[in-house]
Amino acid sequence: MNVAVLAHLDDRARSLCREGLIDDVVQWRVSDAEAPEWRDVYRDCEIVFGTIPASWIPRLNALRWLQLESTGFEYYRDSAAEISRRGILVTNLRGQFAEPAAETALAGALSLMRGVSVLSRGRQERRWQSLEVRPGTTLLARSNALVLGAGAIGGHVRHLLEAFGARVQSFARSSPRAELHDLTSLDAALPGADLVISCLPSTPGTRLLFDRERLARLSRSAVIVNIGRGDLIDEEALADALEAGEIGGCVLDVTQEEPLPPTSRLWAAPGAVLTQHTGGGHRDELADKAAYFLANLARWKTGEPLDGQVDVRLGY
Ligand SMILES: NC(=O)c1ccc[n+]([C@@H]2O[C@H](COP(=O)([O-])OP(=O)(O)OC[C@H]3O[C@@H](n4cnc5c(N)ncnc54)[C@H](O)[C@@H]3O)[C@@H](O)[C@H]2O)c1
Ligand SMILES: O=C(O)[C@H](O)CO
Repeated sequence: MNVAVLAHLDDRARSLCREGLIDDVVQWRVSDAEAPEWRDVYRDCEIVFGTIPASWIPRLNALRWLQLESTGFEYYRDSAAEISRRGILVTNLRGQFAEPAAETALAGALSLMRGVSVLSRGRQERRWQSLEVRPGTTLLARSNALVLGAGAIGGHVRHLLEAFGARVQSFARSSPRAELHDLTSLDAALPGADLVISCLPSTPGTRLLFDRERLARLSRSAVIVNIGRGDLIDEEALADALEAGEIGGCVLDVTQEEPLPPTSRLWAAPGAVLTQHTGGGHRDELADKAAYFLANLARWKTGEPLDGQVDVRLGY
């Protein structure tokens, strides 16, 4: 077997791979992965662990399985036809980010709903704001929450929200775990939502789902959180709504362009919390990624189905 490990790893993750791959022929290149000469080295690899540039796929003639080091398949959208035609199996790290991403979503929502984001800014001025800052949103325990996506992250977000006492409805295309399955029922639910948390992938079906019209359905105190992908929301319309006080606030872990350009109005918009795509991060992240790949590799060797299989046709 010829395996290339191109993922970004730390020492612990690298030594996990070294132990786990002892019987396999392994090519190790992490930091030099972008160097053109390596593309020739990897030509014979059947298995690649890493989010390689899509432009490499035509040159990786022997590739049979690509294990991504993230969940996003959108970078490969233009290669989907080739991936299908060549029968390349693509797996992502589905499930790996459920807990950290859900905790970030709730941390952001709570910091807005409990006034923490405003109060922590006051520290710089050493100003006691107890009487000025009274959160304008409801308690999480009394809120109506909408979770968009009922997969690994959406499922865990729902679990946490319910533990806080929120009344939750989920929106997902076909999941039996969701109550809302189409845009008509989503639109009907939006005006009554205190909190909307999106955990949707980037696909042609989710792009700009929150356009100006849909944002306008939210109540003046509603908080919208995006932990999925940044192309879900029309950012100009969102900045307009925040500046006009038409919604209560937003928590964006992801944005259309990353890093968010310094010129974006969202940096200064009232009620915006920007967690800057840190949602999936935690101390053991890279070791967990390596362990996910190694568990899948063990399944590959015994012919068992792999975890995190991407439906190339659906794009996630
Ligand atoms: N912020 C971060 O750090 C971070 C970390 C991991 C993943 N993500 C993003 O979150 C996304 C979701 O991750 P996951 O592991 O929960 O994925 P998943 O595949 O387990 O779940 C995706 C869910 O979205 C639903 N869905 C997809 N398209 C839809 C549509 N058009 N309409 C309605 N529902 C639709 C599916 O039915 C499913 O319930 C990833 O694709 C990735 O883009 C972000
Ligand atoms: O897609 C993912 O896995 C996360 O956004 C981290 O990059």
